[in-house]
Formats: sequence, structure tokens, C-alpha cells
Amino acid sequence: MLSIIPGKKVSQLDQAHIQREGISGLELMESAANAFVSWFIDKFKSPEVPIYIFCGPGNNGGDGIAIARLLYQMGYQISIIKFEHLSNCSSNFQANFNRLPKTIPIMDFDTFEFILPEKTFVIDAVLGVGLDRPLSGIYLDLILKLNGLSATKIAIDIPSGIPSDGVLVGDAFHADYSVTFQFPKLAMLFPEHALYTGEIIIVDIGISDGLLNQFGEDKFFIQKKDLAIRHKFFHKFSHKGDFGRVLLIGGSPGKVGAILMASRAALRTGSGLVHCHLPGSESSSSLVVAAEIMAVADSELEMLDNFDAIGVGPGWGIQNDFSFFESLLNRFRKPVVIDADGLNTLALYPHLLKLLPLQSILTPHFKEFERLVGDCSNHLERLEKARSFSRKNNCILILKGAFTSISLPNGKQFFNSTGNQYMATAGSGDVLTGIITSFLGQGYSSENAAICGVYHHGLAGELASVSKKRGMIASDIIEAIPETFVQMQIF
Ligand SMILES: NC(=O)C1=CN([C@@H]2O[C@H](COP(=O)(O)OP(=O)(O)OC[C@H]3O[C@@H](n4cnc5c(N)ncnc54)[C@H](O)[C@@H]3O)[C@@H](O)[C@H]2O)[C@@H](O)CC1
Ligand SMILES: Nc1ncnc2c1ncn2[C@@H]1O[C@H](COP(=O)(O)OP(=O)(O)O)[C@@H](O)[C@H]1O
Ligand SMILES: [K+]
Repeated sequence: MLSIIPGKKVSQLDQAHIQREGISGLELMESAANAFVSWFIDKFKSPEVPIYIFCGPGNNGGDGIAIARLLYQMGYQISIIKFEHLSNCSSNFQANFNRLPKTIPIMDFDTFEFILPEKTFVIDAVLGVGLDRPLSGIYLDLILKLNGLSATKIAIDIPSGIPSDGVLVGDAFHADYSVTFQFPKLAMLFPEHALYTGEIIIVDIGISDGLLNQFGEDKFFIQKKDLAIRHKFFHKFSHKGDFGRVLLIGGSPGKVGAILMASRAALRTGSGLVHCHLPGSESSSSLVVAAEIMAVADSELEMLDNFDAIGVGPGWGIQNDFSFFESLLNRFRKPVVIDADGLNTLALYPHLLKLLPLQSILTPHFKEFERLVGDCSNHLERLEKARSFSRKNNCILILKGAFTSISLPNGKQFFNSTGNQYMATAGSGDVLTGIITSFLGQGYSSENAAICGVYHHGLAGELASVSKKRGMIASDIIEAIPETFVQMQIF
């Protein structure tokens, strides 16, 4: 699992890597510059478009200088704009500066006129994780000017002005792409910064996962390679029972679709038997929900222990009479998945939280979460509250959105790397409930069900949106679930 290192520890991490590999800081900077350049030339093949690289005085600026040299040697048209007298710049900046071919134009910020051709690249190498205060003075002046340009804007490591682990105060560089070294910086995952980071590209500069883990604390970015080990594998003789018998509870007049989508998602995730309970149904014989889904009537809910996992909430309606929910939580002692109106009911009757089976999984979006814990002024506070909620209630808290976070009772937080904006469509959360319930029913631990669940859900959204884009609907995500297993070679 890729550790997200706090900004204040990055220079220690770099030092440890330098020592372990027996290389110099300059060589590490060269790796960072090479990693950036490989991405750049792969993405933008045309050397005709001029590139302006704005370099601050620290190592972020040093990266910019090294990148300038490498791209120049490949035939790109480069101009450098620097801020400080060389003697005020970091030693690796100076060393790279001295290696620049004399033919690269170098300008000082104070005399630079911001008249650029319409089609240009602007590369922000002004400030990186060394930012220690909000932008002001000439730095702010520069960033505001850059933001006004129509160029393609690329940030090195992090857009200048965004604090690596906090929330932006004032303004920052508006990047179309942020090419970040080795791991995403925490703040790049905050919704507040979406317009600043643009697309995030993580490039490898050679620091090992083991070393990252030594410097990491409790935050991780989920990657494809982390998934196989968390999955269960089935064999030729596996039978329906091995794949689990799950129950999805929800739906109410006008909102039956929500629980049906969750149920279909559970089937597509591999559940052996999927039952669906629509409250208020006296007899299951009159209920036809979908060919493969078995309807369960109120009277048939005596033997909850027959189920391997239960998911509750999609389309349920807020339960003004909480006695059914209370009895469910009292009688079913395996982890449950709670979403939507299940969460809203918990917010209304918080004493029910004490009845949650250990390691249950709650899947709120921001609004549902704030109904449970109160308003949050920013994402940092939301993440902190998610961590304490999970600890206090011994549950797994999945906070949905871009870069969905998964908080575990032991304080660890995982951030999902799959998914896209096209998933912001009615019912996609219901699909997630079905996927996670299915994994639980197949015998996955709650942690693995949550991590595999959000990853496959996001990947299904990506796959379905390839051809559908804005027209994607939640049913398309369900139909793409099988392809996620094929892509990841999980059979
Ligand atoms: N060892 C290396 O050579 C490597 C360098 N990297 C790059 O180095 C960066 C970190 O470098 P540094 O630690 O030198 O830090 P920065 O280059 O981010 O900036 C540090 C300088 O900016 C000043 N500063 C901070 N906030 C400011 C503000 N608001 N206004 C004006 N000045 C401000 C600081 O006082 C300091 O002088 C990373 O983001 C990355 O780009 C690494 O990621 C890769 C390895
Ligand atoms: N911009 C986005 N990027 C990635 N995933 C997203 C984005 N917007 C929504 N999603 C995902 O879509 C799902 C939406 O869930 P939710 O808000 O509960 O929707 P609904 O109530 O309509 O089912 C969540 O899993 C969320 O992570
Ligand atoms: K930067």
C-alpha cells in the first residue's frame, strides 16, 4: 500500500533514500526530472509549442531547472523565469543551474513581461512541499498572472500555494496537470483543491515502498497492485454457498430501484444467493423483483443467521419507527453495511450506534456523514472526524466522493484511486452498497470488503464511462463490474 508521507517528512525521506542508495541529492533530483520528462514527452509529443518554466528558489525550482535542460536537449523550446539571485537558491538548484546550456533564455521575474504566445506550456516549479505560509507578495502576483493565461498549465510535485497536508488559504496555481513525485500529497485529494490540481499523475522517482512505509504514518493510497492479496479466490468445486448468501434491505414506495440496484450489484460481484427485503411486504409470493433475486417478506425475516451479510439502507426511507432496525442490529452479530436512509436513521437515533455489530461498514456521502457528526468546515476536519467516528464506534467509515476515504478503527485511512466524475449519478452509491455486501458475504474481512469494494466500484465506473461519459447511469456501473475482475485477473 502506497504511504502518503506528510510534507514535513519529505526531506527526511529523501535523505534516507539518498543514503540507502548511495546517491547524491542531485542524482535524486535528476530522477525526479527524468520522471517528469518521460511523462511529458509521452503526453505531449510536439516540440513546437514553447515551454515557460517558472522556478522558485528551492528544490522545486531545482527540479524545474533540471527539467528545462532535459527538454531542451530533446529539441523543445524552453524559457526559464527565475525569482531569486542564484546565491539565494538551494544548492541543488545552483548545481543544476550551472549545468544549463548557455543558449537557454533565462529571465528574472521582476523584468519578465507576461506576453506569451496563445499556445504555450507553463510549468510551475515555483514552490513544492516546502511551502510554509500562504502565497503573498511577488509569489502571489506571479501565480495570479499565470492563472490568467490560456496556456496548458502543469505543476511539478504540487501546485504552488497548496500546503501539502492542509487546506489552501488564499490562492494557488491552477494546474491542468499535477505531476507529483512518488506519492500523492494529502491535500491533493481534497475536494477544495480539485480546481487547482487538475489531473494528478504520480511518477516513480525510485523511492521504495518499504522506505515510504517507514516514513508514512496512517494514510495510504490504494493501488491496483494492492488488491489481489485482499481478494479470496475460488476453485472449480466452489458452490453457491461458498459465494455467500446476502440480504439487501431497503426500498420504499417510489424508491424500490435503489435496493434493486444494490441487489443486482451484489449478484454481479459474485454473490451466490441474493435476497432482497422490501419492508411492508406481507408475502414474498407476490413479489417479483428480478429474475435472479429472491424477495423476502416481513414474516420471513426470523432466521437472520442464515445470511452471511446484510446491507441496509438504499431507498429505505427514514425509519420513524426504529424498532425493526434495532431488532436487526440486536439479532445479526456479523458486520452489516449501512448506507443512505440506514445512515439517516442512525443520525436520528444515535443510540442505535451502540448496537452496531463490530467492524460494520458505514458508507456516507458528505451530507450523510455530517448528519452523523455535525458540520465540517473543510475536508481536513471531515477526515479527522471520520477517523474518530470509526475509532469510537469500532466501525469502518467509508466517506464517499472523489478519492473516497476508508477509515479503520485502528486510525488508518485509505484513499481510493479509481472512479471519476461520471459516477456522480443517482444510484451509484447503492451499487457500492451491493458490491461491499457481496464481498462480506463471500467471507472477506470488513477491511478487505471495504477496500476491494471501493476499488472495483470506481473501476467499474471508469470502464462504463469510456463510451458513456456524461450519459452513464448506475446500471451501467453494475454491468461493468464483471469486467473489473477480468481486468485485474481476479477469477
Ligand atoms: N532531493 C531533491 O532534490 C528532490 C527534490 N524534490 C523537490 O523538492 C521540493 C521540495 O523542495 P524544498 O524543500 O526546497 O521546498 P520548495 O522548493 O517547495 O520551497 C522552499 C523555499 O520556499 C520558501 N517558501 C515557503 N513558502 C513560501 C511562500 N509562501 N512564499 C515564498 N517563499 C516560500 C521556503 O522558505 C524555502 O526557501 C519538492 O516539492 C520537489 O519538487 C523531491 O520531490 C525530489 C527530490
Ligand atoms: N467525482 C467523483 N469521482 C469519483 N467518484 C465519485 C465522484 N462522484 C461520485 N462518485 C462516487 O459515486 C458514488 C455516489 O454515491 P452517493 O452519493 O451515495 O449516490 P446515490 O445516493 O445517488 O447512490 C460514491 O461511491 C462516490 O464515491
Ligand atoms: K510547484
